[in-house]
Amino acid sequence: MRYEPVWTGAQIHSAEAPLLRAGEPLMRRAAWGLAQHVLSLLGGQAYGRRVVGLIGSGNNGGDGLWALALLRRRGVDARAVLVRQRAHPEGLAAFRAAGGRVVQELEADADVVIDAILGTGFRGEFQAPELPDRALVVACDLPSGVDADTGQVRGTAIQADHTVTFGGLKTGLLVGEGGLRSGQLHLVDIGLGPQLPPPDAHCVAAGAARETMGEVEGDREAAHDTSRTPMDSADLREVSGAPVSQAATLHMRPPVGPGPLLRGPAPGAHKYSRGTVHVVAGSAQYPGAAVLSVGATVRTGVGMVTFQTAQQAADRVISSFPEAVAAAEPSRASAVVVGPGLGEDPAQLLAAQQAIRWAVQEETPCVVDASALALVPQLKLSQNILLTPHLGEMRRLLRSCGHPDLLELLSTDPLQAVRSAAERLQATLLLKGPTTIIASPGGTPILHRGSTPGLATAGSGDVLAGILGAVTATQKAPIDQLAAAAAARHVQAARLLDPHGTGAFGAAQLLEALTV
Ligand SMILES: NC(=O)C1=CN([C@@H]2O[C@H](COP(=O)(O)OP(=O)(O)OC[C@H]3O[C@@H](n4cnc5c(N)ncnc54)[C@H](O)[C@@H]3O)[C@@H](O)[C@H]2O)[C@@H](O)CC1
Ligand SMILES: Nc1ncnc2c1ncn2[C@@H]1O[C@H](COP(=O)(O)OP(=O)(O)O)[C@@H](O)[C@H]1O
Ligand SMILES: [K+]
Repeated sequence: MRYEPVWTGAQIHSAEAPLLRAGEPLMRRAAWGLAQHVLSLLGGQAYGRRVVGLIGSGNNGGDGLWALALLRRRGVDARAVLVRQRAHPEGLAAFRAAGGRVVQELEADADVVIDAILGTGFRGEFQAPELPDRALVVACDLPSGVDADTGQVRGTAIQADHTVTFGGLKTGLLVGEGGLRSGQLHLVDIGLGPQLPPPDAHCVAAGAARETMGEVEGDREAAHDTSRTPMDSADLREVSGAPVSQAATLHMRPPVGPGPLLRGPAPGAHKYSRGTVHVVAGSAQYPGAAVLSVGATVRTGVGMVTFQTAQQAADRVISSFPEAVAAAEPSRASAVVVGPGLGEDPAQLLAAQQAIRWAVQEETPCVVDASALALVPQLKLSQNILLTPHLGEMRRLLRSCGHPDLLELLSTDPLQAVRSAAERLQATLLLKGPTTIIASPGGTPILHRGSTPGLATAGSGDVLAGILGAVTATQKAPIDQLAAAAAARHVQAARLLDPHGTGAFGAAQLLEALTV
């Protein structure tokens, strides 16, 4: 599993400043990267294809204009709609000199629309224009109307199919509404390297624990493989008049250290050395939750699973997973999972409470999910306690734990809200949703954008809880990284099951996909 660093727009902006003062041609590097990606989205058939840029008044518009100038040189029918009175003067001159046409309106027959209205300089509110249905929408740096620091959309924002972003991934491309607006992400390294501060967050870059699916496409290979490169530095020199060498155009950053890889059992393993997970799940009302969370733990792979459930659910667990063992307490557990499907069953809630206390005392990883989250205000927590709310549960948790001041932040800046909540609760948090946000007290948060909305189905959180239990019981790494690896495993199962994203599956099928 690979992590990509993520910065706020403000951090990227500050990193650019000294390089710009030193005369580094950052904008032209950005434009070159954008033009490259547009060309590859056109499938190499550039000649005569229509690419229209929506151009704003700032440097984002400047990037768009330089990119259009480069595309024009490649035979693209490049047009620009200047949506403000002002446009970046040098960019506009380069675009005109390359033979680009300024038009008044966005035509319906564009093949690609480049959204270069607003980037990291977006302030206040924005109303996004309507875009033609058939065009592929490529956002320059970030979709206009998305706040680069937080992902917040004030007003409306452009819905991009792809975003080509410069210098580093921005938080706003991954969290909140920005995470839903940005489409497929492409990162162009413009050489900010040493200027960049410690990141705001890390993002799980490869989609899965087994490295099968890419989430963020970097430009590293393209830079080393010039045969794949449809443009070269001569293009850039031609439109900019400045000698910018290929090497200078794409600076490579060393990859961020790897996250944990999920290791299989050691050759000399025995069932106790592999790890035991104790699951407190299910009730008469929700027997299926016990089956799903126990099943996910078994299928992810552990030495033994013990479980506590309501009498009415126990037979179902055993008939589906005969290897699981009923037990009245965690005793030898190397991880504990509490909460799925407990409902309001008082005996189960009491068992959950005792199991959490045991885990705090024994410093054992403990996943606290669903109805068990209501127990949190009465408990002393620790970093090895992993709280896994969805958004509604997160709101309730903040209220019940006396942090209603974080509720508004949760909607405007979810990453900051989760980070603060982890700090205040002194526990690790995993907020579920389209982008999973994981934060430990004092740590750098980890983001995982699953792009698998089919997971929004009853019981899929129970499956995640079981995976989390098995991963924390069997692997050695900080708990936030293990939580990210488990979330990636969950998403990977969904992708294997549903490669076309139809959403036509239920939580029980995820269990089958876990062993593939
Ligand atoms: N600093 C640089 O030289 C570099 C910047 N880059 C690009 O520049 C962008 C940032 O450029 P800027 O700082 O000029 O900012 P933007 O181009 O994102 O936007 C600023 C302009 O939009 C206007 N504006 C802001 N909010 C608005 C709103 N709500 N409604 C209407 N107009 C609004 C501002 O008045 C200003 O004219 C980045 O996103 C990136 O695309 C890249 O070229 C790399 C180098
Ligand atoms: N739109 C979405 N895109 C991707 N993943 C999602 C989306 N909505 C929910 N998920 C994931 O689906 C799971 C749902 O968990 P949860 O809400 O606890 O369901 P349940 O309680 O029914 O089991 C979580 O892992 C969450 O991250
Ligand atoms: K933009």
